[in-house]
Amino acid sequence: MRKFRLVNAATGTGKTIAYLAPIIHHLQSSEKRIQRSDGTFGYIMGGESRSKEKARLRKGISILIATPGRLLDHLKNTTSFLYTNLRWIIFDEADRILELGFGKEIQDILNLLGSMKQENEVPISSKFQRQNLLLSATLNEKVNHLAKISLEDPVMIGIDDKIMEPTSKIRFDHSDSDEDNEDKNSSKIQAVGAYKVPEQLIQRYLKAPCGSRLAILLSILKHLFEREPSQKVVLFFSTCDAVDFHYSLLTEFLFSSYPQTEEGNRTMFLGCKTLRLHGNMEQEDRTRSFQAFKTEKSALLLSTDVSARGLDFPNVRCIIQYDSPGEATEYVHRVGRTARMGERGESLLFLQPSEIDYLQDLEKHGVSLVEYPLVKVLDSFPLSAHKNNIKKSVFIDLHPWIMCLQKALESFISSKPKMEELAKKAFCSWVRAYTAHRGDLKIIFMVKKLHLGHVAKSFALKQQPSLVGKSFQNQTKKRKRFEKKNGSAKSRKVVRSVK
Ligand SMILES: Nc1ncnc2c1ncn2[C@@H]1O[C@H](COP(=O)(O)OP(=O)(O)OP(=O)(O)O)[C@@H](O)[C@H]1O
Repeated sequence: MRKFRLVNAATGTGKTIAYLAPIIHHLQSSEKRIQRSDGTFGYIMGGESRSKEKARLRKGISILIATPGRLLDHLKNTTSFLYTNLRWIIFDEADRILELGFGKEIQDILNLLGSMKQENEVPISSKFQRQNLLLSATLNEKVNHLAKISLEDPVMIGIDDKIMEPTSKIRFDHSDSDEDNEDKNSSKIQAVGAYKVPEQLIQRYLKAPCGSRLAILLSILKHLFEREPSQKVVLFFSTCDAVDFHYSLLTEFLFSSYPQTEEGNRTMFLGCKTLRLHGNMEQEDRTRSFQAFKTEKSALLLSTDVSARGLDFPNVRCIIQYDSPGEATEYVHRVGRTARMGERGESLLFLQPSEIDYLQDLEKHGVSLVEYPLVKVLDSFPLSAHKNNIKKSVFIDLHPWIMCLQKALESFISSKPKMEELAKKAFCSWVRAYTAHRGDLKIIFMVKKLHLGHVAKSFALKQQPSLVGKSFQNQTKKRKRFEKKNGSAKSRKVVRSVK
């Protein structure tokens, strides 16, 4: 007999602990000491080469963590992989697994584990019911569909984060499937399109003209850490190169609001400890960054979406999404790195004026944001060098502080050839990532609407680097034709007219 559960609960409400604690407890308290020869009960810690994994499976392991593809490979090809005593199989971040196209693998795994008998099958106890779990904070129609076609009698369990208790168990309604058996007791699964974010999370957005994004970002970081030095902030970028460039800038940028000040008399613009985490780093560097950010009281972590899901960093106060996440699910998981387990938290999403429709896309999933008081923050910076001629500007990119900081950034980068190379690399990968938005999001994040000169400015580059590859030259030609047809001044105004 196998039980099937779908667990849908907001980020940071304890889903991982909810399944991990009972497994560890059960394995530790098993009356009959579990031998390696009993094979795999829970799920195995993998992550090594395939042959090493085979050797470890042969010796017998009690807990396995695996990607769907590698697990299926071992189930099919590693005869010494004894799994008849398997008691739990868990697909955490189930929606993401399906997003990445592993739906077929999940079905094959469940079928293999459900049907195949192993010749040397020696079940420890037939009385134990195996549990199959699909978990996520953002279950969607795909997970719903997978549950209906591959899980017998699945039960949805949700955690109401107001009372932090399981809400009523909802049985799947099969009335819309081909069987016409109306199951009167089942309740229809509510539209899974609405995502739950922690109630106490304060979500904001700001409209940033492309050419001033970098100066705005640094101003907000400075404001955050000067207001509360002892806090932790996670800053999300779309690419590894962008993380590397901004990491090197933030850890080296010296500044003074007196432009003529000698470099030797300038001070670090940001005083906080800065760390980075992305998929191109060596495993030991990633582990080091992860551990450091977990234990630090005050730190800034620059990361890609490798940190967007599942990672539990205690006491993160603020999440800044400098590059948009794309899918609303990824937005929800990113902001879920703060406001965990009832803690307070804030999030800030950067949007260019041409991307503002993304707010509606989030609204469709029950997520609403308020505007960040950007001008108030920028006006709070002392501009002694310009005090006399400071004038109110309706355009953010003409704000005296932004203009002063942007000029300092560009001269700093142009004086550092290595950093300038990182900036150019980051510029190219950023534009490439921008073209990778899918479906309706392509209309919101449209490469044709980008002014590549302003994009270069957002990497503190004085001129736009030549984009690598024919595809970018074609993109540029297409954009110029688009601008010519629609009036380039109008498209430039779209970028500049930010109140
Ligand atoms: N019952 C509990 N009592 C105290 N702390 C808890 C409890 N349950 C979970 N936590 C803590 O809350 C934090 C979040 O838990 P966990 O990582 O399991 O949440 P999650 O729902 O899996 O998050 P995500 O959706 O981001 O993966 C962890 O630090 C965990 O130790």
